[in-house]
Amino acid sequence: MTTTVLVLNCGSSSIKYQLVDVANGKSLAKGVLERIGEPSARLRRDDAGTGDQDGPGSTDGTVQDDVAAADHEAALDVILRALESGEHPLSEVELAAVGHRVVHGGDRFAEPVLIDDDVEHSIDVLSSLAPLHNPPNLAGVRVARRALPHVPHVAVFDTAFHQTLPPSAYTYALESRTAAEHGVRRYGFHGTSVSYVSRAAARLMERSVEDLNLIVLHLGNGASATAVRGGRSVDTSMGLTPLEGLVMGTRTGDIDAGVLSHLRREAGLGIDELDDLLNRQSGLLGLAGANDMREVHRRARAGDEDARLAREVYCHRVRHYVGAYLAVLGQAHAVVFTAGVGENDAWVRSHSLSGLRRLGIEVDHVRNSFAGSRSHIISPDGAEVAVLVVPTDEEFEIARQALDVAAA
Ligand SMILES: Nc1ncnc2c1ncn2[C@@H]1O[C@H](COP(=O)(O)OP(=O)(O)O)[C@@H](O)[C@H]1O
Ligand SMILES: CC(=O)OP(=O)(O)O
Ligand SMILES: [Mg+2]
Repeated sequence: MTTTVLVLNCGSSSIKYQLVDVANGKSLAKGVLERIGEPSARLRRDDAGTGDQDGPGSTDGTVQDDVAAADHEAALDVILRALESGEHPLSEVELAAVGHRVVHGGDRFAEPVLIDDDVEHSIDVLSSLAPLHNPPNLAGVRVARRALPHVPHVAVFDTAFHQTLPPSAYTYALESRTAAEHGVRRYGFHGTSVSYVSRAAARLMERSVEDLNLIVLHLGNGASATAVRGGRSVDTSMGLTPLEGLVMGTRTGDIDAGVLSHLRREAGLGIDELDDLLNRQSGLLGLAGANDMREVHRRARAGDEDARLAREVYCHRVRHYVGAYLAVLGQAHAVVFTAGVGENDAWVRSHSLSGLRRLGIEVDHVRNSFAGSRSHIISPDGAEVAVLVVPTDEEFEIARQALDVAAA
C-alpha cells in the first residue's frame, strides 16, 4: 500500500505544501506559495527530492516570481502544476491521502478526521474562533477536494493535542452559564507541532517522552508555550482563539479584557475594529512597525527604541510563561524552542532565559550560537533543566496522522 501523502497548510496569504513518503520520512517535494491575491505572488519550490526532513523555511530549490495566484483556487492550481512538472508528478504517484492543517477543531474534533461535507461545515462554523486561520484552511480543503476527488482528505487539528488539558487549565473564570452556552473555554493551538517536537526532544535526550516534563515554546508567526507532562498537554498559553498568551508577529497575546471595553467606550471602536486591532495590527508589528523578528533586530541594532522595547516585551512574556509552567509541572526536564524564531534566534533564546540559573535553567552561549538546522542542546552539560532547539515539522506530522486515518 502507498504511504505517500500530500500535505496542505493553507494560510491567509500563503499555502505551504509537502509531498511526503511517511514510511521512510522522505520529503519528495515541498514548497510555499506566498502573497496569494497579489500580483507579486511567488512560489518557492524544492522538488528535487532532497531527502530527509529538514524543518520549515529550508527551501533550497527554485523561486518562481509573479505566478498567477489571485485566490486559493488559482494558487492550488499553480502548486499542482508545479508538482506535476517535478521529479514526482502526482499523475505517477499514488496518494494515500491529502492531509490538511486545520487550526480550530473546537469541541467536536479531538482526533484527525476524514473530511466529508459535514466536517467541512463544522470547520466553517468554527471560523469565528480562528478568523486568521480557519477560513483559509477551509478554502484549501474545498479546492483540494474538488481537484483530487478520489483521494481521502484528512483534517489534522491544531487543537486536538490539547484535549488533554485538565478543567483547571481550560476553564476561564467567566460566569459559567454564559461560558457553557457559547463554548467559551481555552482550547490551545500549535498542537501538531508541539506533539511532534515533544517526541523529537525525547529522542534527542535519549529518553521516553512518557518520562519527561517539557516546556515547549513554539515561536513562529503565531507563538505559544505549552507544558507537556509525559507527552500530554497540561497547560498552554493560547485560549479560545489563537490570540492569548505570548507576543506574536501581529497579535497582542495576553491583554486585560478590560482594554476592549475601554477602547469601545473611549475610542468608539466597533467589534470588528477591535478584532482587527488585536489580531492584525498589534504584537511586534504594533510595537515596532515590523512583524518579522529579523527586521525588529535590525531596527533595534540601528538604535530604534520602539524595536528595542518590542523585543524586550517579547522575551519578558516568554520568560513569564517559562516560570508559570515550571510551577505547573513542578519540575521540568527541558525547555524546547521551536518554529521560525525559536529555531533561528539565539538572541531571543538567551534573553528569554537569562538569570534563571537558580531555577536550573541556563544557556551556553557557544552552543546557542550554533546555526545548523538539526536538533541540538544549548544548555551546559549537567544542567538541571536541558534547553533544546528542535526544528518543528508540522507538515510531516500532518502526513503521519493523515496516513493513520486513511489506512484505518
Ligand atoms: N533567522 C531568523 N531570526 C529570527 N527570526 C526568524 C528567522 N527566520 C525566521 N524568523 C521568524 O520566524 C517567523 C516565521 O516563523 P514560522 O514558524 O515559519 O511561521 P509560520 O509557520 O507560522 O508561517 C518570521 O516571521 C520571523 O519573525
Ligand atoms: C495557531 C497559529 O497561531 O498558527 P500560526 O502560528 O501558523 O499563525
Ligand atoms: Mg506556523
